[in-house]
Amino acid sequence: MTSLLRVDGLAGGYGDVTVVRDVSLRVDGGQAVFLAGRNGVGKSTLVKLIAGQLAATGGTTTLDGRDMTALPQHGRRLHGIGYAPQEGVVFDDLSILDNLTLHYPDRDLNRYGDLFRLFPRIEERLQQMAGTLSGGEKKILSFCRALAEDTPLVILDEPSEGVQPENIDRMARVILDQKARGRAFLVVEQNLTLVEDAADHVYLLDHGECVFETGRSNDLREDLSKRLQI
Ligand SMILES: Nc1ncnc2c1ncn2[C@@H]1O[C@H](COP(=O)(O)OP(=O)(O)OP(=O)(O)O)[C@@H](O)[C@H]1O
Repeated sequence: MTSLLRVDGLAGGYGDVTVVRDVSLRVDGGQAVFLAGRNGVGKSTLVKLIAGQLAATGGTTTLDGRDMTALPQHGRRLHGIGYAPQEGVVFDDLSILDNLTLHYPDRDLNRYGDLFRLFPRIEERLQQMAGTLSGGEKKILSFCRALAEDTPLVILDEPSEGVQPENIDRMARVILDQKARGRAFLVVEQNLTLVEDAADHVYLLDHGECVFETGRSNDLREDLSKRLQI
C-alpha cells in the first residue's frame, strides 16, 4: 500500500546548524502517527520541514505520490498538508472570527459546527481579539482551524500544550472521529494520555534522528515513559 505521507532521508535545520538528520517515516490514510522525544531533539523542526515552513537540505517529502520537497508551505497546504504550529498559532491583532475565516473567501462558519459544539468558548467569543485568549485557548483555536480545513493530512505540533485535561480528551475524540473517516494525522506530543488514546504508531526522536518506533500496544505508555525518562 502506498502511504499518504512518505518522508525519506529528510534533513535540515537553521543556517549552518543541522538539527534533523536522515529521518524517514510513513503516515497512512486513517492513521495518527505521533512524534515523541525529549525537549530540543528536533520534533518541531522535523514537522516544519514536512509542512514546508523550513526548506530541507536533504531528503524528500511526498504526499499521495506527489513530491512536495520544493514547495513552500502555502503550496503544500493546497496539496493537502494542514499544519498547526507549536508557536505563533494565531494572529493576535485579529478577532477570533477573522482568525477562523480569513483564509476562506466565503467566510462561512458552518464548517466549524461540530468543533464549536465541543469547544463552545471559541464560538462565544468570536468578536474578541485573539491576542486576549489564554495560551491554551489559542491552541484550541489553532486546532479548530487546522481540523476544519479540508486537508487529507493534518500536522499538529503539541496541540495539548497548556490545554486543560477535559479539552485534551475532546481533541482526542475529534482525532479518533476524523481518523475513522480516513483522515491522517502527524502529531508532536508530550502528553502521553493523548498519545495513548489516539496513536496508531509512534516515532521517538533523539538528536534529530528516529531512534525507536512502535505501534499501539498495552504497555505503550510505560514503554515511552521509560524511554523518555519522565
Ligand atoms: N529558529 C531557530 N533558530 C535556531 N535554532 C533553533 C530554532 N528553532 C529551534 N532551534 C534549535 O533546534 C533544536 C531543536 O529544536 P526543536 O524546537 O525542533 O525541538 P523540539 O524537539 O520540538 O523541542 P520541544 O519539545 O522543547 O518543543 C534546539 O536546539 C533549538 O534550540
